[in-house]
Amino acid sequence: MQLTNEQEAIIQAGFEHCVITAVAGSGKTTTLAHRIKYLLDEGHDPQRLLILMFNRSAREDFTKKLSRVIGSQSLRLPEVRTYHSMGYRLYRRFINEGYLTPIQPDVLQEHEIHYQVWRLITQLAPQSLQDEIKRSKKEHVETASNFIDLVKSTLSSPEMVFEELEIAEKYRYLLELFDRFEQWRKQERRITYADMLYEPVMAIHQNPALQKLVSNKMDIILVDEYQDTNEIQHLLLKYIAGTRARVTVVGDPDQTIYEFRGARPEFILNRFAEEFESPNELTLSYTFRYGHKVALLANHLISFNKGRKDVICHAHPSTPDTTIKQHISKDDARFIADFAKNFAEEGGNLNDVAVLFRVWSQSVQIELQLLEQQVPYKIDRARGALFTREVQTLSAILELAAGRFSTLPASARQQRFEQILRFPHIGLKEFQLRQLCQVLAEQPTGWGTLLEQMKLPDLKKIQSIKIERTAKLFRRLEGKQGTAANIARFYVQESDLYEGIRSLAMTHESAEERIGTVKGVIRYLHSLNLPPEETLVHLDELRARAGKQNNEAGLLLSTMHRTKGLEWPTVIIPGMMDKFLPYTLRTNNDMQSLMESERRLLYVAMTRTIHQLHLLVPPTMEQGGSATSELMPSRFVKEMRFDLCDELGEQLQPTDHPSELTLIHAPTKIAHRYAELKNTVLTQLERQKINLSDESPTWHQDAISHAIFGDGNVIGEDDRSFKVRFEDGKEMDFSKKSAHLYFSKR
Ligand SMILES: Nc1ncnc2c1ncn2[C@@H]1O[C@H](COP(=O)(O)OP(=O)(O)OP(=O)(O)O)[C@@H](O)[C@H]1O
Repeated sequence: MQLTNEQEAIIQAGFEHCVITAVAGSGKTTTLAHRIKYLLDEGHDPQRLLILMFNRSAREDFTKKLSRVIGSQSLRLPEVRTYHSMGYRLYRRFINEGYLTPIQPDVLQEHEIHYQVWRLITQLAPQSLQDEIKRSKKEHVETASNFIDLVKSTLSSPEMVFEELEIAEKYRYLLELFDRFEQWRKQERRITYADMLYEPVMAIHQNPALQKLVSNKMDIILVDEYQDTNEIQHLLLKYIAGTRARVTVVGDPDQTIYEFRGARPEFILNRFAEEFESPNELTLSYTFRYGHKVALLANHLISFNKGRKDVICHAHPSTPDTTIKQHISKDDARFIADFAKNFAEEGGNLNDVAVLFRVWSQSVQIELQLLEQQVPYKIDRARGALFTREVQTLSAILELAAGRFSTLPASARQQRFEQILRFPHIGLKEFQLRQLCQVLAEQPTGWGTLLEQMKLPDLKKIQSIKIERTAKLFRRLEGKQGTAANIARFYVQESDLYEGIRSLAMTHESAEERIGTVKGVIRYLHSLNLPPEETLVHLDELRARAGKQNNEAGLLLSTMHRTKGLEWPTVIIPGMMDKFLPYTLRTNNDMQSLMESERRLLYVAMTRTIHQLHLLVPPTMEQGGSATSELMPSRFVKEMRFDLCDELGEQLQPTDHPSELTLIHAPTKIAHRYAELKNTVLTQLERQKINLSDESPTWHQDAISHAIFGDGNVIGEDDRSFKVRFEDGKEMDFSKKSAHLYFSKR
């Protein structure tokens, strides 16, 4: 392998602090391994060299790579560690030296933590939430455990983390839960994975003697994946390095996507340089993974982010000619199923294909369609669409309408009633709800009337209203005619299902995931266009197929968040609409940072591609698409300048002497800079005015001008309106409908 000049520069860099921005697929571990070999050859003591990798599997891979690069030379290898393994070692040492109290040797396993957290939730959560909590135990336990970890990894107060995670106010008991969990843990002398770092770093922080003990023992520290560093890791790095070690950090700020674990791009962008004096700044800008077209798309997109290092990522001559395709798609699920079938028929291996979406609810329709068309796929088991509460309850509604309830044994009928009365929740206590369902289940028909006539003692007004509404609904649902989709829609509307989901959800995001799942199922039912009985038979068949799938082969369905460090020959990104990208439903008022974090996610997803990238974009209004703003093409589609990237990527040829290229599409600044790196000057065939945002709605612009109020910036939006902050600091809301009459782009 011929190392590039950039790689050589890093390998042979001087003995100083160094921050390396390495784009996706730029061979950073190869470079780091060569750097270490160089340092050892130079005579550095391997015992004073520390390498920190992100997690255990990265550490194992790197150790192997390092041995390969060092080859048969009889050099002693330095230690490769993860932050956590290093923290744990310090922990044990501090115990031995009497600075920390002894702990049990076994770290708390996930199931032990979950059990304890669950116990505390049931003790601390208000009665009114208990039933909902029991229904979605997994979500509540995971959010609470994540909350505990985040307090430790960000070194923030529980109150701040609670705000940051945007957990609904009614779940404020989590603050007490944190304290109680810590009390229990200390009493039992146990630690969690997060404590392996948290406890020793806190001890160092509070004890100058310990600072002396751990600092200044290393000459050189190399840290990988630094873009995903959080506060506690950064603090440990500072203490270990002290004033002696020269520290090199490597990462790509454009790929910071673990913000939910406390990672922030600011660490690699600013904090490192602020706290480790005058680091040498180097880059690895060549990618060895994908060709010009993906590189150009990715550069265009990410250049709209302000909080980043201005690096152009460009394809190495050895990369494949990656193709990019933008498909106008009204039905992504069908597109993906058809694509997969063709792909397999033409001899492609479906294991080479990944479908990367923004949120899980997007997978529902896709998965159902793949099952229908018998395309094998892999998905996180816990996310399988057919086994969700949403699909199971909608199936129960269809059973009720199809007349199946009468033929069911009473116990099964009771179970169905319980499902329905919890979705949305009828607001009764658990034992009352069960009793009610038992009485209903004893009767083979006429449940609406029965429910209406039932006299339940001590009901609150709101409970009576809900029961009355449900009784009416049951009466209308029994034997209801129409397609399954219409019946499901009717149920959603009449039961006020979405409001019911929102009122109990732990976070805004989890409510929207649920609602998205319901909508995805209804859309699928709509595409079937069958009456309830036939629909149920069909769903049973799909369920049987899903049960038989081994989930080990086939195309992968995954969220973008889970793709860190991975790559696939073919990547498909569905749902390129404003509803999902950016996924802005949070009440977050820092629109700018939200947009940047969403761009980074899409950037990461795109740059997983080796050979083919497919973007599924809904039609614009002119192409017969929806006029609803969230169903319009994602604003990021415009930013990527697809046609230009495709044309330029196609025509760029490797050249040793300066050459010129004339394009149909107007070159952007990014295109000029990219071409320049390839020794090429761009000109245009016809002068076309570059106007990035001609057709984008006003609220997609950052800087706008109002006919009366003057210049301002868009700082937020919801379905119908958007918020503008004017230069005098005033903030005002405007209707999206009439925006075009008053606003222009600046
Ligand atoms: N100079 C080079 N010439 C050709 N191929 C290279 C060169 N440097 C690295 N590569 C190749 O690029 C690919 C990615 O390299 P490597 O495994 O070191 O990257 P990584 O650090 O794991 O990935 P990333 O840069 O995405 O984080 C590997 O297949 C590697 O062989």
